[in-house]
Amino acid sequence: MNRLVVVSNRVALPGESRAGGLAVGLEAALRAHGGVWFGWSGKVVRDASGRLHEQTDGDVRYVTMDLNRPDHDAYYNGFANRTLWPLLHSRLDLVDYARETRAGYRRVNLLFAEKLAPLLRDDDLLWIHDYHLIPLAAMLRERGVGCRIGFFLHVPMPSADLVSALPEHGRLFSTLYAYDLVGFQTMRDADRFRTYARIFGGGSIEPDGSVTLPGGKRVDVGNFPIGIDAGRIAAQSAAAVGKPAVRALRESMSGRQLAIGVDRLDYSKGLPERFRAFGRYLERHPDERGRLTFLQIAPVSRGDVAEYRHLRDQLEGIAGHINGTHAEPDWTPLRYVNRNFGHATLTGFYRLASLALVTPLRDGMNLVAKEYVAAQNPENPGVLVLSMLAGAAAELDAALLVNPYDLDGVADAISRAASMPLPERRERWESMMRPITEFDIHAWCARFLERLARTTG
Ligand SMILES: O=P(O)(O)OC[C@H]1O[C@H](O[C@H]2O[C@H](CO)[C@@H](O)[C@H](O)[C@H]2O)[C@H](O)[C@@H](O)[C@@H]1O
Ligand SMILES: O=c1ccn([C@@H]2O[C@H](COP(=O)(O)OP(=O)(O)O)[C@@H](O)[C@H]2O)c(=O)[nH]1
Repeated sequence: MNRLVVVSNRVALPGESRAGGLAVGLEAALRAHGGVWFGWSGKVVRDASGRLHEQTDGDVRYVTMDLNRPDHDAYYNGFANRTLWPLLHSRLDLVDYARETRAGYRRVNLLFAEKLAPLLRDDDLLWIHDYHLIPLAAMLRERGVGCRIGFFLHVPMPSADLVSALPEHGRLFSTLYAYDLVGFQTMRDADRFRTYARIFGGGSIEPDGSVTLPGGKRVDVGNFPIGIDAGRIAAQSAAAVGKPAVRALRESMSGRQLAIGVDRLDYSKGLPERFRAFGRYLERHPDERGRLTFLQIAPVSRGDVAEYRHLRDQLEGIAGHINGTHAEPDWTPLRYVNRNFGHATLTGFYRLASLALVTPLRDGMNLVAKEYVAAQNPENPGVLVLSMLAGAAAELDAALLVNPYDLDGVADAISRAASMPLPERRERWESMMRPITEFDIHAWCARFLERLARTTG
């Protein structure tokens, strides 16, 4: 078996618990497969970037690299999260483009290439993840790296028109052609990439979906929806009922139904719209007042980026307004918690909740949607209210699908979910569990790597 080398900005080091689907997914994949995980150490240091750290846990060797403040600011807080993230989530209004941060992004990618190249062998399968590291394969090829290299984009691939708003987009996105396989979350993302490569790269789309570039280079393209460790989550959630935090939450409900939301504090997750939709639910369904409490868990994310700080202020205002308008002396309709919870505890929270609100404005996949379903009690499952604009909607069409911009629609879906009869809840749950079980995290990893191993380059 070829050695697997995974590269991502975010690495889940042993014992670390932090919100974010990429780290959760790759941690499960590497635990099962073994291999090397290379990425940023999570440390911002005073001296020069590039110091490496190594540790081993079971079959996984972790090699991580420190970044200093200027590099981290330009690469992560700057070009990755203030330029590419909003662009890829169709938020042109938030794109902040600066040549300086673009140069920092390139500089850090070059450093990744320089440190990684000597660790690689020709028979490795190298799997690079996400928008932070788009040019890495091209830089490794320049250093003579000959192994197969795949790329997976965890976030949406927008239309060619939208991508073309990025100055010199071709210089960045054409580096994707250096990969042997480029993978996306959904078929629509993969199609938009093919169209981009046709319009701006002059590529032709082959019957098998791969793209042949004018020089003859062939790039395999596919959709590989990321999954979860469904079996583990089901077992964790059943066991979590005894955890003190889960028991305390249940007792605090005083017999009321629980609606739950779990998201990084990110503008792509549609939290202001969701809070307002919950307020709208309270207004449109006055007979249901006091029946349901909404718990939103939203750990702070990318807190050095201005747009994220602004979002936090905005949400505090909306949450205060909703509670000020609707609370009773013995009932707070909206509980808003800016804390990160461990995965096992979260699964217990999911299981207590009669419904989950997963209403991003745009999301590559959204693992919380899948985790919520997998954590349910099969005898009495809750209902998933899911945005049609999340990648997960392509597989979970038995959820109550909503448009997150339609506040009345989300409000009515909350009411419908809260009173859905058991037979309908079970039917929907069983239907969602089929893809969640079949295409779990192990299947995701196996499908991508088998396809990468078959590429001819
Ligand atoms: O690493 P951070 O900056 O703290 O952000 C956390 C991760 O957010 C994004 O996750 C995406 O990947 C998930 C798994 O495929 C997917 O379900 C979700 O829709 C995406 O938003 C980001 O793409 C990762 O790189 C970050 O690590
Ligand atoms: O307090 C929290 C909040 C979230 N998560 C996890 O973070 C991931 C979020 O992934 P998702 O794909 O939903 O969105 P992303 O944050 O990657 O955009 C999920 O596995 C959550 O269980 C967590 O471990 N603790």
